[in-house]
Amino acid sequence: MNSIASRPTEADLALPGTLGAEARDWLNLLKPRVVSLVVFTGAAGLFIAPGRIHPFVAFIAILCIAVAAGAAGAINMWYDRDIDALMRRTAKRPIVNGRIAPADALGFGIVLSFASVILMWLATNAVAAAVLALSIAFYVFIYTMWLKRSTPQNIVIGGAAGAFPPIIGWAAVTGDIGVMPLVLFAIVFLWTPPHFWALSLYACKDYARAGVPMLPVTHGAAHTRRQIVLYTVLLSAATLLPVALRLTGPVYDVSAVLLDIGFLVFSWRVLRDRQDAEGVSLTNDKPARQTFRYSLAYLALLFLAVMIDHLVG
Ligand code: HEM
Ligand SMILES: CC(C)=CCC/C(C)=C/CC/C(C)=C/COP(=O)(O)OP(=O)(O)O
Repeated sequence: MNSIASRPTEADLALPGTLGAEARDWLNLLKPRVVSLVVFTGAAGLFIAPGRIHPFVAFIAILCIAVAAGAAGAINMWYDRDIDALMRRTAKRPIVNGRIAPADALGFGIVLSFASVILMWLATNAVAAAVLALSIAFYVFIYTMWLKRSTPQNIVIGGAAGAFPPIIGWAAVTGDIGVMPLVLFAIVFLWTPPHFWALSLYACKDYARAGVPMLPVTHGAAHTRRQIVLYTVLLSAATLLPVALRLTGPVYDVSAVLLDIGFLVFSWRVLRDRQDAEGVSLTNDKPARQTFRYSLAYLALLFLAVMIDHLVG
């Protein structure tokens, strides 16, 4: 059985007994699980930044990143409601199911977007607010409304949207942008292709049905497997930049090397998966599914290492 169909969707994942169905729909519009990792990378940028920030202001800054990412997700769901209806993974989303009217979702997303940027400006500074606004605009206009439906490079370029939060967190404290947050940007930027292309290998039929030009649809599974390995190598190189630049200590350095080895092993297994002449998996894409899950743990652990390294350094 295809696990895209059997996997619990956002709509299935009730916050048990704490929220009514309607509140849950509005919450799910914000893509809360994606937001949780986005926020973690933003919090890391804030945590390692030089200088002082009042804990309450830090909380507000992190909240603004969460609300902005959620708001961008809501606008993404509004815009993509036609293709979301065609894909099994997204078919239960609240706009597709008619539980939230499209215009309400759009209004919700726009209000939260402006509120998060204005609050970030008032609570911290113009640089953090400007980069926050840029990341919303990048995700909504560049990725969702333009690249996603027009080029298989959508993820490579559009991935920048999700890479800004470490810069935003850092800027919230310092009011400027340093070398370390730029390196963290590069890491998330290069992490996004293997993260997403692993998923796209086993969601390929969904994307083909919806007419979305994701890499396995346009260039085939074999090419996508090679690109996953290529970007994992580039990602590993980027994670070693702070080591070379002596920006980090042993906790980060050792963690990065171990996590990179893990990612390279998973990607290699995707490349070597048993497949037919076109590169389509004969194992129900087991290695690709494992690699997608590993990508989430990888980023969370790498950013945890960044924070612990800063704490003990
Ligand atoms: C353009 C960039 C990105 C694309 C296209 C993308 C795509 C996706 C897709 C389609 C899923 C859904 C998987 C599913 O429901 O089975 C997903 C899951 C996820 N993504 Fe990404 N992603 C991107 C960037 C990011 C970033 C920057 C982060 C965090 C830093 C992130 C964190 C997550 C998490 C935590 C999940 C798991 C959510 C769940 O369990 O439902 N993604 N991603
Ligand atoms: C601070 C800020 C605004 C950050 C933006 C972070 C962010 C939301 C990054 C993109 C993450 C993501 C879920 C992309 C998938 O879009 P998709 O439309 O391809 O996935 P879908 O098919 O699940 O909707």
